[in-house]
Amino acid sequence: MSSFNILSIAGTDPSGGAGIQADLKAFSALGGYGMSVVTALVAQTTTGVAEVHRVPPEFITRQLDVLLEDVRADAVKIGMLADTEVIDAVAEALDAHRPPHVVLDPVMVAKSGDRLLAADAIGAVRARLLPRADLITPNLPEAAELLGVEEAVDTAGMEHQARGLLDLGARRVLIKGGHLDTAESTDLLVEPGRPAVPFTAPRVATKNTHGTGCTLSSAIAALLPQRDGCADAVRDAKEYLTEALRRADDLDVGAGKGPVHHFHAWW
Ligand SMILES: Nc1ncnc2c1ncn2[C@@H]1O[C@H](COP(=O)(O)OP(=O)(O)O)[C@@H](O)[C@H]1O
Ligand SMILES: Cc1ncc(COP(=O)(O)OP(=O)(O)O)c(N)n1
Repeated sequence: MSSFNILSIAGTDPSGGAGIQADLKAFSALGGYGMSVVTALVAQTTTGVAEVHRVPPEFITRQLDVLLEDVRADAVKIGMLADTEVIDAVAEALDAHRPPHVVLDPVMVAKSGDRLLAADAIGAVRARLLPRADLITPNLPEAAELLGVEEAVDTAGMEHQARGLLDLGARRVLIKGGHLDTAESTDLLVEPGRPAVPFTAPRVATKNTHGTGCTLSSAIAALLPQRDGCADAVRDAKEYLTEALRRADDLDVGAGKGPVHHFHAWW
C-alpha cells in the first residue's frame, strides 16, 4: 500500500499547537494522509482555554459515518471527547466501522489546568473506550484519574499503574512520564504478560511544550501502519517528538507555552 489514511477524532486549537491542528501536522510530517472529525470547538491559545463548544453527538456520528463509508482509515487517533455523550457516539462508530490501529489519548485537562473532559465522563472512558483501543497513552494525572488513585512519582509506580489499566480492560498502555521532575523523560509501554519497555529521551529545556501529548499519540497513529509493531512505532514517534521539541524555540507563537515545531521526518 503506498498511502496511509490517518483519522483524528478530537477538539480544535486555533493557535495550532494541540488538538486536531497538531494531529494533522504530525500525520503529514510522518507520511500519512490526514483526516479529521471535530468533537469540540475550543477557544484556546498558548495561554489557556477560554471556552469550549461541544459539537452535537449526532453530528459527530454523521461525520464519522459519511467519512468512513467513503474513505478507508488505516489508523485512528482519539483525543478530546468533552463528555459522556460524545464518548458514546465515538464508541458506537468504532463498533460500526472497526478501523485498525485505534490510539486513545484520554485527554482530560490541558497543561493550562482547564478541563477538556467532564469529570463525570471518566467512567465512560474506562468502560466504553479502554477496551476498544489498541493503545492508550495517558499522562500521569490521566492514569491516576482512570484508576482513582494518587499520581505515580517514579517509573516503578508508572508500571504498576499501567498494569492496573490493563486490569481495567486496556489492551496496551503507553504511560507518559513528561510530568515527572527528572532529567530524562521516560514513557513505558506495558502489555499483558510482557516486561515493560522504556522509551527515554533527554528532557528538552523549552517552555514550548503545548501539544506534546497530542503530537506523540498522533505520530504513533501515523506510524503504526508503517512499522512492524507497536514498540517500533512508539520508538520512532518519540524520536520525532523529541526533535520537534528541540526545534520548538525556532517558533515565535504566542505569549504562553508555545507549540512544538513539526518538520518533515527523515525516514
Ligand atoms: N521537556 C520535555 N522534553 C522531552 N520530552 C518531553 C518533555 N515534556 C514532555 N515530554 C514527552 O512528551 C510526551 C507527552 O508527555 P506528557 O507531558 O507526559 O503528556 P501530556 O502532554 O499528555 O500532558 C511524552 O513522550 C513525554 O515524555
Ligand atoms: C483540543 C485539545 N485537545 C487536547 C489538548 C491537550 O493537549 P496536550 O498534548 O496534552 O497538550 P497540553 O494541553 O498539555 O499542552 C488540548 N490542549 N486541546
